[in-house]
Amino acid sequence: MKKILMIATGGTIASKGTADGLAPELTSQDILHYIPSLKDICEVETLQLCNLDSTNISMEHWMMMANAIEEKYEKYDGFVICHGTDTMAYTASALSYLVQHSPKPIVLTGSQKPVDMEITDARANLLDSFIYASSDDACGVQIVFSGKVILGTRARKVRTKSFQAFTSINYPSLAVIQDGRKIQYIHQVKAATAEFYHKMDPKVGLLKLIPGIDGDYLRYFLERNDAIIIESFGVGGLPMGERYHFGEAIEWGINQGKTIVMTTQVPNEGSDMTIYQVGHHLKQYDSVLEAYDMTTEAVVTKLMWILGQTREPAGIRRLFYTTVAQDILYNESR
Ligand SMILES: NC(=O)C[C@H](N)C(=O)O
Repeated sequence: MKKILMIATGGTIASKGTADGLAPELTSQDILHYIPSLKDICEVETLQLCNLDSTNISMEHWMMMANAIEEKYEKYDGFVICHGTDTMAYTASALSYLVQHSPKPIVLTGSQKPVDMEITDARANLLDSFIYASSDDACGVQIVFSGKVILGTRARKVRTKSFQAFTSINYPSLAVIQDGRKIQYIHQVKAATAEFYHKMDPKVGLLKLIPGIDGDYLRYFLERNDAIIIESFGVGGLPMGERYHFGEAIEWGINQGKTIVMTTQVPNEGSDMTIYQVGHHLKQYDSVLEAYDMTTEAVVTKLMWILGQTREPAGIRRLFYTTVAQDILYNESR
């Protein structure tokens, strides 16, 4: 029987009703009481890392999760992390960069309703997660939620309330779990050993464009960060012309050694800055990168990881366009 470590961090799955609304109060052991049939699937030990609504999760918690996995890596066959859904896609992406090529599965799950409610998705999500984490061909970081197994770098929360909360962006689901049976669509190649990283840079910002916005916003963001991601419109571009003065802000940022990444606020199919004049002119700058088919969650956490490793523009560019955990498959070199 496989030995799995359940790492509890909070979220709705661990929440109880309080006078001020739902708050995580149940421990990992409390949660396990609700799934007695787990004993037929695998052997489970637990680690309570924190008990937070995932709105309160930040880089320090990603480091804690990665460090806990590294410390316990030899002792267990896989890991199931219980986490709030709100920032789960960020955590799944962050762990995909902090723990690369893991031959053992790292599964994130949670729920839209607390585990102690009569009608809840928590128990099914937990059982599915342990089934997946115990399967022989599972490896790397993924979210298991509402019967779908979604690669960590491709996950996005798309529903605030209903059970089908997550989707896979620009990449198929790895597997589905139906009535306790796993159907694997994509077989990942297992590496021999995991590679752990211990440094990230939190000074990464995200600017979402709205019609009429001007370059002062970009300048303000650039002054306060080492890297800025601009979520532009459609396949990508920046408002052009005197009154917007985005060009000045971009050149100021580049001269200050900042990294700028263009992406899109459209969820599917990604960016391609070469298509329109509003984007094409940005291709002249080596320090302006493009997210292509990556999720914004993956871009944010990949930049944090990259800037923890290097400050050298050519190195940043090379790492950004290097595919990690299938995060970017469409780019200019292909
Ligand atoms: N469904 C959930 O888990 C939402 C909760 N606010 C959290 O992210 O912790």
